[in-house]
Amino acid sequence: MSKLQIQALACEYQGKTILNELSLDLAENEILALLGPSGCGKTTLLRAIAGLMSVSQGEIVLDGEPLSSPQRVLPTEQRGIGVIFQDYALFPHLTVAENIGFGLKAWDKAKAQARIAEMVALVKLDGLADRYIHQLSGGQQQRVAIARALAYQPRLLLLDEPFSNIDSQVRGELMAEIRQILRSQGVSAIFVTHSKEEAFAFSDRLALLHEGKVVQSGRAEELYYRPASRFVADFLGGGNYLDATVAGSHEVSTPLGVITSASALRHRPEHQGILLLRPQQLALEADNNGDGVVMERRFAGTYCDYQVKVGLVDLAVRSGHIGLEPGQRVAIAALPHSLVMF
Ligand SMILES: Nc1ncnc2c1ncn2[C@@H]1O[C@H](COP(=O)(O)OP(=O)(O)OP(=O)(O)O)[C@@H](O)[C@H]1O
Repeated sequence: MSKLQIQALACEYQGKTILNELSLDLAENEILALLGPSGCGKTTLLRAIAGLMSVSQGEIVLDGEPLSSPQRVLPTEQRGIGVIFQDYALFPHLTVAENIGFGLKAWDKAKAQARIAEMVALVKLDGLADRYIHQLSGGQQQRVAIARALAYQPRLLLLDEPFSNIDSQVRGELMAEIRQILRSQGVSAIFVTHSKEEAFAFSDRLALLHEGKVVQSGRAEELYYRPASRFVADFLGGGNYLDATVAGSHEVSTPLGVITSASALRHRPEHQGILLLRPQQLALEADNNGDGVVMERRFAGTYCDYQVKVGLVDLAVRSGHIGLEPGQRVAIAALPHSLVMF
């Protein structure tokens, strides 16, 4: 059974449909990224799950228990869901320990103190329990927010853009550490981001939203290498799009010549469409008789990003051959892979 099931959900603001027939599942102990452009409805979905927003159609079910439907909305405080907002919403007049213990007021005092100490150690804030929030760095405040949300053992954790206020230098490290904390506590979580890098680094699975619907969900690799639409392909990273005609079960005719797919194509022969080639799916070789010319080169450490012109077509190519200079003629070929065509 899924941990969380969302079925054909619709939500509105003042009569305007924001979420529309949205369906999504979350497995036990899974971390899911809700990814999508600004305004697509990510925060609205999080608010609906938390019970901060009514639903006009569909259903939200957690651990088999209906939380929201047009007929019934279980109050937020009865859902057992922890929410971490973008600004962490910590209490400035309380210390770290008091913030973490905020949701434990009904607990036995000694038990609550022990739990607070456990959480302080878990998020590595030892020695800072008596500090006030403004005496902490952004990353430390984030840790307090995580500790406060986890202290009362929520059934589900929701995080809204949790890393957007964190300095990019420490963001990667903090993401890895918080992911490890959620894993160690067996927490199921949904986090909102508009950054694919964050989604790739922090989640087990992604759901990409567009105009209030999930357009594709799955592992990062699936969305990246088998995008269901051009919108998904573009959102997850740049690529080259070539006019193409299906020439056989595995062959596509393109301005670069015939390219062979590692698996059978979904389209029938003669179908005309657009072929996606990611920059790293193309290979370059210096060749004075080659069809391509290097126009630009950007060094990036272990690889170079090149702009290559082949006839009238401009291609972005990421190559481990870092020594090619502008003006160099090159041979260009698609590396063997399963082709994606729209
Ligand atoms: N309180 C509100 N009243 C009316 N419309 C709202 C309200 N909050 C959000 N909206 C609208 O709902 C849509 C979805 O907003 P939402 O905040 O869910 O998007 P988002 O995907 O989280 O965007 P972002 O990445 O910019 O935070 C937007 O068109 C927004 O203008």
